[in-house]
Amino acid sequence: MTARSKEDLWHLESGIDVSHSGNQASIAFNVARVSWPKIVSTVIENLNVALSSVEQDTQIRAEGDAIFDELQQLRSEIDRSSTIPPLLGDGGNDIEGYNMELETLRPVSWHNSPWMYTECYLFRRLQTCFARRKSEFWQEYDIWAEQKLANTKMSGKVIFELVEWFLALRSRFIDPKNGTSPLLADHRIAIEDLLQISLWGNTADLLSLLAISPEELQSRQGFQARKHLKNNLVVDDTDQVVNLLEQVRAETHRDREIHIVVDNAGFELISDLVLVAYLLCGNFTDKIVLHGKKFPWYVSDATQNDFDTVLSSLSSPGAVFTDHGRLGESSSLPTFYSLIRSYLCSNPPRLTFTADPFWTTAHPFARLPTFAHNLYKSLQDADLVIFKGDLNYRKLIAGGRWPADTPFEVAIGPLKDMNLRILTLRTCKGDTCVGLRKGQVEEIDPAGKGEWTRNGQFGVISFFDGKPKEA
Ligand SMILES: O=P(O)(O)OC[C@@]1(O)O[C@H](CO)[C@@H](O)[C@@H]1O
Repeated sequence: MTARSKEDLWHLESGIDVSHSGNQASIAFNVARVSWPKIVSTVIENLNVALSSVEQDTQIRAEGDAIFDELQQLRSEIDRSSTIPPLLGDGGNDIEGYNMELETLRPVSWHNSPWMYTECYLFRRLQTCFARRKSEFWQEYDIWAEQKLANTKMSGKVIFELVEWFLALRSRFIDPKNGTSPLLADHRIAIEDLLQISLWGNTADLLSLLAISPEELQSRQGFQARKHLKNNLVVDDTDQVVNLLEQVRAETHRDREIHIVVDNAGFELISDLVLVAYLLCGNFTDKIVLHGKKFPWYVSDATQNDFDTVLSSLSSPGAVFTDHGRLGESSSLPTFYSLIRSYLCSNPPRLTFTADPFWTTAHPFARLPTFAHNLYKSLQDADLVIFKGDLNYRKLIAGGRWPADTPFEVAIGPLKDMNLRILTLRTCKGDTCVGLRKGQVEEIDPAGKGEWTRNGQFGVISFFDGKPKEA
């Protein structure tokens, strides 16, 4: 990694401004002053709840108290906007990369630093507070597990609605024995719906909505909401994606693989699993690899434990969706679970869940070859890599504040030449959105308020094919 000068602080390798917490015009300005303190306070509250059931005078208790002190210290650092200190080692190989980059950015403070780096640092720092303890109890502790489970429970009705819809779709379009479908046009319609379901499933991440009522959550996730949101797609490359999938579907003579870099647990993960199930049972690919996070990240990002929790909520809905009456007795969710399980347990597995440490670094994705060579190779071997959510999108475009009419392939910089096929399904919750027509921003936002890139109401389905075309 090349060292950057102080003057380059707001710039990237590409020379474009990045979202920055010292810049009042950036969403990061408020995120740093409002959201980050709130996140740490929530962690402190959750820790207090956990500590209330831990016995006094035990090692776990003493370590819990030490975590508490470190979190208070972190909270006060953010409030006072102190200089950001290097991360303490917790055995993770990624710590060096974080500290190396901090060195090149120095001196930076919480309220005056690049958004992407500092927010990732914050979540990595929280993890060090737990992972540095001797006891497995804290090393493995997920401070947001309860919130993630509560979110899944609240989403029971829409999860049920979605799975029922999928099962009906499957019986209509796909012969489960040979994956055939009558018409290409049928797949087009189905894939369009599935991409949008997976896309808008991202609207309600827990970080944006630290407290939300069940009614509000369901209104954001339900079918009516999605129909309305369909008009809010500002970039829509669905046709190119469908064409690619149809092409890959025909290439049964070779091993085909699709990778999905998933985002949030709960409803969003189930909306991704519906897409997964369709692609596998429709024989669009032989295998799907889901990439989750190695440790709790951005409040609601999916870890292996969250994946397992989602599977158990499908297999035993009665135990999870207790507030939804008859829903718990429905056989749809267990039917869907059996289908997913059959892909996980087939030999070789057609579906896997993995968590590479690269996804919890602060690196823009163009640094994949330098920092995660094997992962990079595996993504190159895939027919398509789908990136879910806002942070993944920001990492694709390196956190740059690109003008909206910048072509996606320009904003992804060096990723353009890395032999990757990239699809991003993102609801806009940042400063920037690229790939729009000239004049389109004025149509979306006539008053020029700029909220449309931030409020999660607009989304993109952006595709870039970086694989060489066959002659
Ligand atoms: O990657 P996701 O889950 O879509 O969204 C995460 C995120 O973009 O949402 C927050 C609210 O704006 C940001 O602080 C944060 O980076």
